[in-house]
Amino acid sequence: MAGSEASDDQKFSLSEVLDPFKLCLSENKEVYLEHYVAGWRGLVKFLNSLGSVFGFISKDAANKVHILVNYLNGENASQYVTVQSMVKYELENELVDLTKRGSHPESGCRTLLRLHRALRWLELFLERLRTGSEDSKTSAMCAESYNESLAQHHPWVVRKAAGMAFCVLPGRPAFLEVMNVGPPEQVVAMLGEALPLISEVYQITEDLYAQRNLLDLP
Ligand SMILES: CCCCCCCCCCCCC/C=C/[C@@H](O)[C@H](COP(=O)(O)O)NC(=O)CCCCCCCCCCCCCCC
Repeated sequence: MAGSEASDDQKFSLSEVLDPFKLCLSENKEVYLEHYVAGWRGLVKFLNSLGSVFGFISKDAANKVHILVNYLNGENASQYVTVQSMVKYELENELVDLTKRGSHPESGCRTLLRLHRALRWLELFLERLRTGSEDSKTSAMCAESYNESLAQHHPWVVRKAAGMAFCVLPGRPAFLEVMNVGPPEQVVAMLGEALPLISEVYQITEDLYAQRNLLDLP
């Protein structure tokens, strides 16, 4: 029916996140910003489909995606093709606040760093989701992954709010279902295929930021 096809269009599917991350790496292992941002768009869409409790999280992520999209489409677009070229360009042109917030509060480098830290959370969480049993709690998986990664960069009040949002996450079977891939085994297979690529994108970005001393950008 036309009606149900239309609503299918709006439905999130896990491949909207995983496909862009699969396309992220160039032949010489640079990270394409366009695909990175597309992966994040998918994540924001997924988060929105989980309900308004997650609104404060998805708004922040959407905001950061928006900042990066503006660079991708802006007058210096050619400098923003890969994360590597962005870092080089912004550093060489002193477009990054390095020690305290100043005249460049929305640099590509600091904005991407926030998403990069959240990508580590995603990696940890999806790995738990992939290997968990049917009755394992997504809220616990989510909280553990958060505590091991992003939480270290968040003040108490954000950690508290995040912890409350985790409590309303659906159980693992329902969670896999909203990913709209098919039976659980298929979701698990898809995650198994995509996770190494997400890890690689994460690690390459992490190494780049570490080399350039950018891991603590304000
Ligand atoms: C599935 C459940 C989703 C739970 C999400 C877990 C992450 C919790 C993050 C809580 C962030 C709270 C919002 C505020 C953040 C900002 O303070 C903070 C710092 O920014 P600033 O330096 O500009 O001030 N921002 C950030 O750290 C960026 C956070 C971005 C979080 C994005 C989370 C996306 C989660 C996507 C869920 C997808 C699930 C898997 C589906 C395939």
